[in-house]
Amino acid sequence: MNSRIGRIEAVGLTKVYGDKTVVSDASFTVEPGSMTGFLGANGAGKTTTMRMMMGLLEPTAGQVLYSGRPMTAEDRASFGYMPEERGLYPKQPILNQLIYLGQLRGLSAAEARDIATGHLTALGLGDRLKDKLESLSLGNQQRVQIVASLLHTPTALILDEPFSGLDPKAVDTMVSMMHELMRKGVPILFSSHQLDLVDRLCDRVVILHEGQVKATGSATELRGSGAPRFRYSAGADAGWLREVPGVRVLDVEGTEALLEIAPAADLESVRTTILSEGMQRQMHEFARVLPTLGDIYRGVTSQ
Ligand SMILES: Nc1ncnc2c1ncn2[C@@H]1O[C@H](COP(=O)(O)OP(=O)(O)OP(=O)(O)O)[C@@H](O)[C@H]1O
Repeated sequence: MNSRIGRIEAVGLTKVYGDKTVVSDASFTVEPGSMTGFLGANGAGKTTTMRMMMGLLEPTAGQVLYSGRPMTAEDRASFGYMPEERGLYPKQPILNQLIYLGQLRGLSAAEARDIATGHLTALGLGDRLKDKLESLSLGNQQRVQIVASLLHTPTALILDEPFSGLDPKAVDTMVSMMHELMRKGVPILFSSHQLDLVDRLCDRVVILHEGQVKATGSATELRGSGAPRFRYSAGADAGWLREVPGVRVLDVEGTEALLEIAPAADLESVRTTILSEGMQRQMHEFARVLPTLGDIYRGVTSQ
């Protein structure tokens, strides 16, 4: 792993505008070689947090650490960042501006040209190198933004909604580029509203709600948290489950049910009750189901 790669830590990040606190005491980590999904509704504070992490916005309180010490401008200079407001020049030919950006990040013009051409070609824009950015469709402009953030083999990636507007093929290419960087140990944080994509890609998640971190950790830890859920199916009506103390039936349809066992109840004794009662009601299945990321997201953001 590149020795300049490190763990990113947001510690108590807070941003106040006037009397409005838009990010409040947000703490989480982005681990080297992991992909962390940053989730939250519109206005939850994701962009504000990412801008503070990139040093573009002064936090009202809190700090950002890199490898355990305060993150510096020099650390950030080698990060790949895709801002929400994008920020390339509409009237410039795309390859030229990528070469220029690459040079700003310390590449020679020839290196920047090679890398940019390679990435643009991989993203299906090999025949558009001399076109002005504004002549491209929005999704293709987005592809050029991706190349801009990956030009200099970044030591970390902080991407604000990198997948928005991309077609499935471009999503796949972007994902494989991100995986390649992950394998090199690069920490990656990206925001998204696409829960299914975050569920598929991320080993870690941060959920922000009204400026506060409501859940953070590995996807496995989060799935294991909360009330345990079970699926029940039988040859006879499943409505009786509603009467079992400690059980909350989430959904029942004839002979099938989805239920939760209350955290305060004794899991083993409730399970034993259901199993023994179920045996007398032609039970086919009584199995634990892990919540999806969507279930977790809805759970923590509806509190
Ligand atoms: N300069 C500012 N002055 C006052 N309020 C601001 C400023 N910038 C952002 N905000 C407010 O901060 C809140 C968080 O905005 P932010 O853009 O960080 O949210 P977000 O989670 O990225 O949303 P989205 O998913 O819509 O991009 C919003 O209510 C926004 O209006």
